[in-house]
Formats: sequence, structure tokens, C-alpha cells
Amino acid sequence: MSSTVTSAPADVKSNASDSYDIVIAGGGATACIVAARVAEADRSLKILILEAGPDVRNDPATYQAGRTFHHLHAASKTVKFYAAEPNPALDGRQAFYLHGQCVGGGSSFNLTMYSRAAASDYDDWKTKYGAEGWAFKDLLPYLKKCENYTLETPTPEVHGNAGPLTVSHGGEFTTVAKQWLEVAPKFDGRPSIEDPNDFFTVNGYSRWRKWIDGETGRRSDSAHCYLYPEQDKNANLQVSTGCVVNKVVFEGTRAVGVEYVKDGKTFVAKASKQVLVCGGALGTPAILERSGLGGKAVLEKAGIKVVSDLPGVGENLIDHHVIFWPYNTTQDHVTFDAMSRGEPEAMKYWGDIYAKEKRGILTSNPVETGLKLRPSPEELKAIGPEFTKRWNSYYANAPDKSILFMAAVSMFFGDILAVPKKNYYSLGYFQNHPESIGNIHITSSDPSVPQKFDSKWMSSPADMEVLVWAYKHSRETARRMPIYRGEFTENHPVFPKGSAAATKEEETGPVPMDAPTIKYTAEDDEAIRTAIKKFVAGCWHSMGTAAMKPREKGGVVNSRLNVYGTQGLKVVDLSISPDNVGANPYSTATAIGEKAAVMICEDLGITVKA
Ligand SMILES: Cc1cc2nc3c(=O)[nH]c(=O)nc-3n(C[C@H](O)[C@H](O)[C@H](O)COP(=O)(O)OP(=O)(O)OC[C@H]3O[C@@H](n4cnc5c(N)ncnc54)[C@H](O)[C@@H]3O)c2cc1C
Repeated sequence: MSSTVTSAPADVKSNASDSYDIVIAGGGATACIVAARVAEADRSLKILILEAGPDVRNDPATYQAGRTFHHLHAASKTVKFYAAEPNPALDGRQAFYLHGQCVGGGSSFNLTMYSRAAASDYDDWKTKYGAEGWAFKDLLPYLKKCENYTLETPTPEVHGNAGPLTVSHGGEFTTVAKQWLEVAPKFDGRPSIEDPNDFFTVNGYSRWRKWIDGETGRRSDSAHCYLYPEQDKNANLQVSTGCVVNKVVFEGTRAVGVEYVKDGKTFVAKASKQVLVCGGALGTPAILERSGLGGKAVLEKAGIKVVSDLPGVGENLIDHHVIFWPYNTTQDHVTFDAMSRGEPEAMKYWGDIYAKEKRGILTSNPVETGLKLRPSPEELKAIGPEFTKRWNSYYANAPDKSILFMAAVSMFFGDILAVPKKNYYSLGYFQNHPESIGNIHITSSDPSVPQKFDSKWMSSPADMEVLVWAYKHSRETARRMPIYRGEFTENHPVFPKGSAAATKEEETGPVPMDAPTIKYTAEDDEAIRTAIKKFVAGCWHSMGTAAMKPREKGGVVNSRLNVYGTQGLKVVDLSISPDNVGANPYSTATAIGEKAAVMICEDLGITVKA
């Protein structure tokens, strides 16, 4: 690596210097929120965000919400790929994973699913992990502050209507979504409900809300809704892209700056008041460890001097484990397949609709429905005894917690360029609080060396049995939908010859609503487990790797987000979550960003807008 140079990077705006009040390492979903709020509270503060990826301002691939899949490929400049360790629980499979790497992070291209956790998930942060000020009642004001909820709801008191992030249904409602919302409640008797995101309601089917502005058709990402509008008013809020943060610079144990690499050169940005690490749950532990903040054994192996011995850094890597089973369908209805493959005719067709009317699939996402599923006693029995202990200890006394999120998806969800060019639909689900927990650590002090990422997906048999049961349940709803024309068999279990559960590549139509459910043998169940090992993935919902809990219990930050054993250093992103939340996590990230801004302003003696 080149020697350290203390000077300003070339692309910092004209009034930039190498000294700031606050330097932020990582410019993702949470960083854009905390930066914009603190900057707005005191526009004399000089704030610098250092982001590894590119800028995305006014990039249609970002603001057109339906284009998530245009980011998820090997040549993408907005994502970073991670190779997981070969996993014995997945028959030795080595999984590949990705995270956002651009201004706005994951919020700049995520699936825009507006999902909120169970109230008890946040209460656990306080009661189980001692995070004072982070119980549900404490977080609700921040969960509301970020949002402008534009839909009817029986519980307006839990939604905000003045925040920067607009929530709507988006501008499309596909046949796949409509049919699943018709069929699934009839199949299992769960009702259709108006608002599945009031923090308490489970077991209701619903049209899923989206982080999309229904009028402009644009994505509600942190960069366009928080950061850029504030930057337009405030030259003291600066972002430098293409900057890979190496480490936090200390004087003793006080953080005084950030060292980073841009175009092969090393720079230091000095921070007189505060350093924030906001690299996301996969990026933050690497920055901390390279800074001497981590488990002694990990640091010594990488040749790094210990500043604060924190064995919890990089541990507690929690996620949701997701799987999508594709189905063949009639070709006469709208899906996201052709547009997501980037077919020019489809891009032109939907691009024109977007330009003229601000609607269509570019203003929506393929996951337009959902169910937070909490099992009935019969369903629990069917999941089997492997899950009983987890149920009793984690779920039984928390009636707002669901074990699965389940949805119909209007496309082939997976490597869409690898399958025949046609339309599909998928039945997908993720487990909300898996027992399997991974870790991620550096192996070198060089930021260009990949981290060692041990996902541990499916290492707990309890997790596996939930996903096996969910395959059976979701398949029953899929094959009752009028558009069903068989399974896309390549991505389904291979059942033993002669099995009553055998999949069929072609079908002439659905089974009747009252058709008997498929009976699976022990061998069939084994075939489902084998397929799950082949197809299961993390859900891009990583959290927990710099957890907010007591230091002696593996905690990394205290409840004011200060890193133990240091001064002037906070972590502000999803890595602080001490435990999982039963929902797609952008909502939690927004609340962390909003609350952190208030805490930073309190530390600095300034007032943040309520
Ligand atoms: C494909 C995808 C789909 C998703 N769908 C949904 C959804 O529908 N709904 C939902 O609620 N959530 C969804 N999520 C999850 C959500 O977007 C993330 O949980 C959220 O973005 C996490 O916020 P964060 O601030 O913790 O980290 P991130 O947003 O990941 O930001 C971290 C940032 O830090 C930067 N960084 C890391 N290390 C360094 C370094 N060394 N130097 C400089 N910069 C660095 C990264 O480049 C990145 O920009 C999805 C995520 C993905 C990837």
C-alpha cells in the first residue's frame, strides 16, 4: 500500500479541506440519514462521507424502483460480492452473497418492501440486551419520523406522514399478486388485512406496501430523500466516492480521523468532533478490526495492534434465510421477467409508460403481496419437534412475532439470465429469526483482501424444518392459482421416482381449491432438505456484527452507540442490532439513523429537528 498522505481527495468540493468536524466511514442507507439530519441541525458543521462505491444521483437504475435486478450481476458497480466459506450444513456448498456498495447503500436498489418488525423485537433489545432507550416505545417516534405514509390504515397512530420517505403501493398490481391474495386466504383460512405493518398484527394476507412515492413513481432511498436535498442547501456536507476506508485513526483511544484509499493513494481525513462507522453489517466489522477494535486473536493473526479488545466484532452475523420456488405460468399477463433481464423491447415499453404516466412495473417491485406467518398448533406439529425448543423459548410468549414472511413474486427470482426467456412466478419465504448465526472477520490488515465470511446458513436443524414445512404450504397455494402451469422443475426438489409429491414441468391448469394436499413421505422430506441446501440464501438483511449489548456479553457499542474502550467513535448502521428483527430491515435502519442523529446532536450540544 502507498504511504499515508494527509490531503484532500480531488473530488471533494472546492471549500473542502482535510479537516472536518465529523467523518463518516461508509455512505449507505443509515449513513445518509444520520449525516443529513446532523448537517441540517447545524449547517456550520463540516461533515465528510467516504463511500467505497459510486454516486447514484438521478440514476434511473436507482430511482426506478423496479430495476433491482439490474444491479445484481457480476459486472455491477453498485454491489460488493462476498464468497462465503464452504458450508457443511449446505452439503459443502460455497454461497456467494452481495451487499450495496454505492451512495445510499442497499436503499439505492433494494426491493423497496416496506416491512416493519414486531414491537417485541425492539423490546428484546432493551430487556434481553440492556439497550436503554431502544425499546419499541422509544423507537416508535423515529420509525414514524422517516416516513410519509400515504395509504389508508386502521392504525394511523403508528405511521408518520411528514417524513422524507414516501410509502405507497407503487404503480402496478400484477395478476400474480391478485391471484395469490384470492387463493391463499381461501386455502389456509387466514384473513386478508389492511395493514400488516402496525408492529403487532400477524397472520393476515395483504397487498404489500413499498418504499415508493406513488405520485412520482420514484424509489424512497436515503440518498435521494435525505442526503442530496440537504447537500443542495449545504456545501459543508460532502461526499467523496470511490474511497475505501481502511481504518479509524486514533490518538490514544480517541478517534481523530479516518484513513482511506482512493485511486491507489492513501489519505487521512481528520475529525475534530466525531467519527462514525457506517459500513453496514458486512463492512463495519472489517473497518473496526483494521482499526484495532476486535477480538485479540483475530487482530493478532492479521498483525494489528489492539486498541480495544472486543471479541464481539464480526460475530453475531444474523440474517433471514430466503428461498424462492419458481412456477411455470401462462404467458398472457404482466411479470417482471423481461424487464429484469434487460430485454430492450421490454425496457422501451416500460420506460415509455414510466415517462408518460409514472406507473407500470418500473414504479413497483415484484413482491407485491405478503403474509407474516405465525403457525397454528396444527402447523407447529407439522413443522415437527426440531423446532419446538426454538418456538418455546423465542416465540411462544411473543404473540406479535411471526416465524416466516411469505409472498408471491411476479417473476423468476434467482439467476434470471440462466433460465429460458419466458414469464414465471415464484413463491418465496424467509425465516424471520433463524437460529443459525454466522460471522465475518478480516484475515489481513490490507482492505483489498476479502474477509472470511462464515454464513452458517441452515446450521441449526430447527431452521431447516421451518423451511421444509414452508415449501409444502407455499406449493399448495401456488398450484391453486389459475395461472399455474406446473413447477419449473430444475429449481424444485427432486422427489424419488414414483413419489406422489413429484413435480410436473407442464400442467394444463391449477388444481381445484378443495383438492387434497400433497402427502410427503420421509424420503420426500429428505428431497426437500437437499433442495433447500442447494438453493437457500441470505436475504441481504445482514445485521448484528457490532452489537449494542453489554461488553462482557460480546457487545461492541453501548446504548449511545459509542464503541467500548474508545472516545469520539460511534457505529451507526444495522450492525448494532443485538438480535434479529422479523422484517426486511430498511425500516430499522431508518430508525437507527434518525435516533443516532439526535444522540450525536445531544453530544455536540445542538438541537435536532423533532
Ligand atoms: C438486493 C437487496 C434487496 C433488499 N431489499 C430490501 C427490501 O425490500 N426492504 C428492506 O427493508 N430492506 C431491503 N434490503 C436491505 C436494506 O437495503 C439494508 O438492510 C440496508 O441498506 C442496510 O443499511 P446499512 O446502512 O446498515 O448498510 P448499507 O446500506 O449496506 O450501507 C453500507 C455502506 O457502507 C459502504 N462501505 C462498506 N465498507 C466500506 C469501506 N471500507 N469504505 C467505504 N465504504 C464502505 C458500502 O459501500 C455501503 O454503501 C435489501 C438489500 C439488498 C442488497
